[in-house]
Amino acid sequence: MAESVELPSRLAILPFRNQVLLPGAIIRIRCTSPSSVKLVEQELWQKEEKGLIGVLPVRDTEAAGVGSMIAPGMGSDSAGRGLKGADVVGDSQKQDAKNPQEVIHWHNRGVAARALHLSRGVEKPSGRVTYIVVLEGLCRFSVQELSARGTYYVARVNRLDLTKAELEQAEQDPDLILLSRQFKATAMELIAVLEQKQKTVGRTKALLETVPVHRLADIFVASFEISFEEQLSMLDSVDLKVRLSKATELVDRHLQSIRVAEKITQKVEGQLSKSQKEFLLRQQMRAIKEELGDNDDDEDDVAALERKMQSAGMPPNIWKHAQRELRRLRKMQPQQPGYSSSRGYLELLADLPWQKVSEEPELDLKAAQESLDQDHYGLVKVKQRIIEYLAVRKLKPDARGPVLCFVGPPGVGKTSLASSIAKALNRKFVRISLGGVKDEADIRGHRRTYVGSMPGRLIDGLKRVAVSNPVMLLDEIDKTGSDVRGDPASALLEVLDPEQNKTFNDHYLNVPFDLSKVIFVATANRVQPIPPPLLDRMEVIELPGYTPEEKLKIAMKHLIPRVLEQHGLSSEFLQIPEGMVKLIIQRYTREAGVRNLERNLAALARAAAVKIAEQKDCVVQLSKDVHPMTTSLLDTRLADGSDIEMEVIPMSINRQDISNAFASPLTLAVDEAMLEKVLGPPRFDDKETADRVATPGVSVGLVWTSFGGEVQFVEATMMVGKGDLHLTGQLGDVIKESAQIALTWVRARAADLKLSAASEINLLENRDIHIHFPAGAVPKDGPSAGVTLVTSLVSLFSQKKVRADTAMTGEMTLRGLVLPVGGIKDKVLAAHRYGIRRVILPARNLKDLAEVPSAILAGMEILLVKRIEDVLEQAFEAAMLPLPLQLKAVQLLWRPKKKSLVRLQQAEKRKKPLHGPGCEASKLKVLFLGVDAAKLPRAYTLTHPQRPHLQAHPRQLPQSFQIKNLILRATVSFPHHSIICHSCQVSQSSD
Ligand SMILES: Nc1ncnc2c1ncn2[C@@H]1O[C@H](COP(=O)(O)OP(=O)(O)OP(=O)(O)O)[C@@H](O)[C@H]1O
Repeated sequence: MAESVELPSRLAILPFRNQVLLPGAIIRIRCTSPSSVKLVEQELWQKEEKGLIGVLPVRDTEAAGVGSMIAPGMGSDSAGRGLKGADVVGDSQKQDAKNPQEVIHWHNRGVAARALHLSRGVEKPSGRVTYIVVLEGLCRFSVQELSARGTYYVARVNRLDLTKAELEQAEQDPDLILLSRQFKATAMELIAVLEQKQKTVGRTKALLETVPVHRLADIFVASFEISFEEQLSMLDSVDLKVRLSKATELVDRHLQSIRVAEKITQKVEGQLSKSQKEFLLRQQMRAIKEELGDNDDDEDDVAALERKMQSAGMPPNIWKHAQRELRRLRKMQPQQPGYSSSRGYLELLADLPWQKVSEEPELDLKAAQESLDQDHYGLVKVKQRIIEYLAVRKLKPDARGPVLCFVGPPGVGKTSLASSIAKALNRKFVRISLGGVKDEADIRGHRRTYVGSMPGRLIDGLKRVAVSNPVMLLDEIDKTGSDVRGDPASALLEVLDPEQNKTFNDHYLNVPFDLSKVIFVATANRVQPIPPPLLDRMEVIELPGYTPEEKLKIAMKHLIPRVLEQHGLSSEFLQIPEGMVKLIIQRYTREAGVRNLERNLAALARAAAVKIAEQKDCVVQLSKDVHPMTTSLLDTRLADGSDIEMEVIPMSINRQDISNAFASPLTLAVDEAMLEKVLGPPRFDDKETADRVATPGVSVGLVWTSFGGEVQFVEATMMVGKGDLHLTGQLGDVIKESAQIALTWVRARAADLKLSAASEINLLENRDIHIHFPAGAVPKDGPSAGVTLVTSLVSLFSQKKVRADTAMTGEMTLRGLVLPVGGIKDKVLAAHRYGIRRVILPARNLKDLAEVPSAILAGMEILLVKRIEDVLEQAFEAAMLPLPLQLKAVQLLWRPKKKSLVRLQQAEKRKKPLHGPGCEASKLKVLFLGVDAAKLPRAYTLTHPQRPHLQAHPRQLPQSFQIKNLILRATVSFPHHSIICHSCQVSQSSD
């Protein structure tokens, strides 16, 4: 133990250049200089008992002047360049040779050391002897005197470190105890940190527990790399408290420097790996792009996305949200699972038109009207309403007008009207198809937590159109349904509500989007399926089907020019005469709209295009004066049999001449033969109804489908059986019940109807009845076939044929009352399309006739009935029931539309008969209930009992008939409005 070491008064001194040996430290030095070799030889190697030597720090001349050094002024001396744990090279001769006047600065304190190990070596080839010595520092001493002993020095020394007894006393000092604890704690910390890095600190830990703390201080400090000055000051710290506090400071400093170094290393390592990774990925990306030939954009695409987002004009709160999302994206690697979804989301945010709008020029209503007229024929009322709508927008651009909803059968121009509104407003048009949408998420989008989530159709539409104020068409709004996935209609409610759509919340977008600038227009085939709250937010504008005359005009003015243009033709190449268009309408289409008509016309245009393209010799037809130069050229080329690909046309010739030159031989006029060839044999003909009702048991009904009204035949037959009723044709429960009711009623009235001789006779005895609704693949339901079923059964049992020109609709009760049904307008139009001129309707549907275009009504006979007997009366050629003449209906249903009421009132004031465009061209429809057509008055005048001056124009009827003061139920139809009179008087006039 160092405390018990007896220090001699004189010690041979080994110089230690710029290094300090501290007590407790162990060093290995290599002695090569003659002086140190001599010292080792004499003091250590040759002595039996190895003594102590003093190791004294020596300062280099450059470093001199600091600290307490002794300068004995002994001229040249050896100086060892000590390397801890390596070799100490002392080569005084060399130094002396270089600088003989060099002064060696000895430190005045050193450490006595004991040799733990010695080894001798001989350098080759010089043969010089060297020693390697392992020394252990034992205790401090101070130099009293330094003197030479041969080539090396000896010093008279004084012990500085405390002896054992002194130590024991000093250790009682509470300050020292405190300092010791502090030192130990710091040392422990250091050990803990080192432990994480290297596992070999176990020994040092053991030292902490066994070695006295003052020695520990030296040992710890000796193991760090500290400056020579600090080493010296440690050597000079003879006082224990000073030594401990200095050591604590140094250990702590070392600890901190390790921690900082560790942090830096971690950071550097992290950065390195990240940048290496990025570098690698970029290299890969570049390679992929090069492979794809797409290496033009080297710029960071996230940065590009950010720029795009900046220019999107998002509101501040949404911009903040977008930035947050962008930051998240930046932290992700492209291969990470959420990367592409996050990127897609940001792309959407950047693409949405937050601010962008289509510039709306000052609205010119006249131009808008012209544009509407140009695109659509007829539809006067609808266009008028659109102009009103536009006028309101002109006066109050931010007006929250109603949402227009065009309702009508397919192909009547609902969609194209909506796009015309966009054109008139110079706004972009976007169509959102809602047909079959059952999932609310289709409207509102899926939340981003779902895999493959997407924005809703509205947001998607806005992204496509890239402006926030388009005209948005919600197409087929009646075809949305609801199921477990929610109710799309409820989302649409929010969209169409001006109060709510300012902050429309798409689940995917997750930030509000302002839809208030969008003009919404909706279309539907039927009103009924539209949920009432949704309907409440819209203004329904009905577009009835077109009459054949209207279809003809539409075809001539709009469809044919459009179809020709679409096929690269003109009227110079293909002419479709009116007569042929009429035939197409009659024989090939039977629809409310004009879509099939357009399709058929397109088929003709395609066939014509082929024909014209096939005409190879067309170019040769150029007249000589038009093209004298090239015809000869052509002739020669044709003679060679070569193909002509290009012709040179002189500049002086105008286009008209050219087209004339081409036109005449190529003009193709569509004729019946071409119709048949291209469109096939006629699909419909007017005799169809007659053919189908040629046998008893068949009646003609009118039904309502989503394609508008339809004619529905009902076929009944009987065969041997047990009285069963068979029903076929994909029928629903309601229609099956109607059939039961019809059969029951017919059986109950069999005797009255003269279907059987006596009332007790069972009509179904040994018979089965089979009723079939043709077009078996189409599902049918509803109560409106009641009257048709009865007629069919009566026809079957009576074996009388039903009139081919009469169609009917109406629900029937078991007692024979005829109840009103829906879809009257479409049904009447359907009958008209089929060429059926008589229609039997329930009397309570009289009001619905006002909706039927008067042009249609004019050519038809509408028979209103209250009871099934009335139906039977009208449905057969000969009367089924002996009915008394019922001409007592003294009601004139007076429900004029407002406009005509005003006119009528004015006329009344002036006490003048009503004249004018409305009245003069009025069509009078008088419904004679229970009157045999043969017995009708030939001519009559309609007058109001209290207003005799109001006269409708007389109508010529085929038969002559004398009748006095007949009061009839009548419907007066004016071209644009129907007036159904309450009570009127028919005063007969003789022929
Ligand atoms: N009155 C009209 N004048 C000119 N063209 C018309 C008219 N009505 C319809 N058309 C033309 O008929 C075609 C079909 O019209 P559109 O697609 O608008 O029908 P729709 O009522 O929207 O049908 P759907 O209910 O099936 O969507 C269009 O080419 C349209 O221009």
